[in-house]
Amino acid sequence: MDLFSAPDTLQPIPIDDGELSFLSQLALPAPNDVILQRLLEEIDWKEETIFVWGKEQKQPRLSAWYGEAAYTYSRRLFTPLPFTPLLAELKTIVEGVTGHRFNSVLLNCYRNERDSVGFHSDDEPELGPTPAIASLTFGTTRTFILKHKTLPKTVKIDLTDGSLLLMAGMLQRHWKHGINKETKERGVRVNLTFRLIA
Ligand SMILES: O=C(O)CCC(=O)C(=O)O
Ligand SMILES: [Fe+2]
Repeated sequence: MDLFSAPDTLQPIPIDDGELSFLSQLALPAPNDVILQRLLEEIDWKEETIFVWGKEQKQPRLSAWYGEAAYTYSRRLFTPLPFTPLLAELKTIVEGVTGHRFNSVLLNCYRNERDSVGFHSDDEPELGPTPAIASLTFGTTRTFILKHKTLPKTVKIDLTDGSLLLMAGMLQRHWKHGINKETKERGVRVNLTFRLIA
């Protein structure tokens, strides 16, 4: 893609019952691979456990929370770490491009093809009824799958290195999203979802 055809603003992705927009390469202060390495080294990655049907299980990925407000997830209260300079810089850039304000970020690290995130909606009450969630990806491309909750509709988006996806409006109310495990060998991927928690 040449410099003059690559858009530098989010482009809408047509979808029913919600708002979705995508930018294939966010303008960043350093190359994607440099930011990826810094995130892998600087972030306090944890292999969290969650309760599934009353049984404790390891999440199939590493994760970390940074931000200003505590957050509940899978019925557990998480106290975030304060933003690092890099995360604060990325937040400011993402706020500028999306026009939304954020005060927390959930980071997920998919170590290889066996890591995944189950289908869910980011619909916790503290996010409000129509949350804007900005998803920034570094590293290996994985396919982000959206499934409508009541209609037989599926949307698949390849989240490529340096891309930004904005979910907004009624999307979390009407759709679930997730990332499946794959069989083909995959390298590491880091995803940051910026959120505004009340
Ligand atoms: O890794 C992704 O692209 C999605 C992560 C996600 O859905 C979440 O953190 O809520
Ligand atoms: Fe999510």
